[in-house]
Amino acid sequence: MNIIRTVRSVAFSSIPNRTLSTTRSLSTPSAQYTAFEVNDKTGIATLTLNRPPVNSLNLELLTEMRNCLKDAETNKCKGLIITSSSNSVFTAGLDLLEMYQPQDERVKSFWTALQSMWMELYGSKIPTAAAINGHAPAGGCLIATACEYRVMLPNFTIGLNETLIGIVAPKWFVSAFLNVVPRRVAEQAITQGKLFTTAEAHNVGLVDDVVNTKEEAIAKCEQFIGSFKNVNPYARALTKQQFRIKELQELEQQREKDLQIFLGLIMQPSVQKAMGIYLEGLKKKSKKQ
Ligand SMILES: CCCCC/C=C\C/C=C\C=C\CC(=O)SCCNC(=O)CCNC(=O)[C@H](O)C(C)(C)COP(=O)(O)OP(=O)(O)OC[C@H]1O[C@@H](n2cnc3c(N)ncnc32)[C@H](O)[C@@H]1OP(=O)(O)O
Repeated sequence: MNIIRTVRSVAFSSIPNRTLSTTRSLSTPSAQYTAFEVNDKTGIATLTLNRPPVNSLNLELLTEMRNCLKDAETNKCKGLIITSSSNSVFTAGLDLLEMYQPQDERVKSFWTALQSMWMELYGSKIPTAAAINGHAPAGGCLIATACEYRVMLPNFTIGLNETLIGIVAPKWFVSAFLNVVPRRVAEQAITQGKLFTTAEAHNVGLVDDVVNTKEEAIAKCEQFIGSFKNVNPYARALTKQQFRIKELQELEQQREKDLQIFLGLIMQPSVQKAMGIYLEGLKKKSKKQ
């Protein structure tokens, strides 16, 4: 891949207890919806989702996320932090427009890219952390739970709300959720399509910490990644794999079947109708604001 390296100085003087540092921006020429930077001092990469207004995950954004993750691993970064450029939305989840009245080839590529992105993030060798600085419904929650650590800002929401849209959270969405939330809480929440407030999410273990600002969230993620500094990275990666291999193998072996189930479900007229009504509701709400 053709990686452009630029060196960009970032003054951290406004942030207490931090020495001046630099970040390298590694970005592919086509990067449109993401910013990817590596802190030269800590070796930690930050992937910022930047697809206004709500970072909904379309095929291009998913592809860019995959490229960033690959860059972080190839460049032997100490870890990866995922965050958002928005002040109110981490990501609104999958781009509903990819699934509403979709084109056959595009929707297949879209779902396949989502599967790949999830497997690469969930199974990543390097430590991963989510600085959730906004709402994280559905696919947003999927990205957060694929990471090893989550910190969230107050008064936002997170969860798997698919049933409220008339769709079903696939098994692999649920499996990562079950890593952090007790089974009974998960079953009730996901069948109800519940979105947890930050405080509720913290209470059930869906997020590990709550802080007030994005800077604090990034610092918490850095702290988490830094906690592995005395751990052999190879031993760490293999140990992580032992915890995650079952879900990864399950999806890898069922990829085609998972795609067909997805297509079968979203192409049902009743599901298309429900999605259309949901989208309309979002648009009406957006116009009122
Ligand atoms: C056993 C069988 C298993 C089979 C499995 C098969 C299928 C599973 C299929 C799919 C799984 C999908 C998972 C998903 O991720 S679906 C997406 C779910 N996301 C949501 O429900 C979030 C919807 N959005 C919101 O609630 C709000 O937008 C949000 C709280 C995030 C932000 O609010 P805010 O007030 O800031 O912004 P809005 O005014 O609401 O929105 C602005 C603008 O953006 C549009 N939009 C919002 N979300 C989406 C989206 N997810 N996709 C596309 N577009 C979105 C919204 O319509 C507004 O547009 P416009 O009016 O400005 O044009």
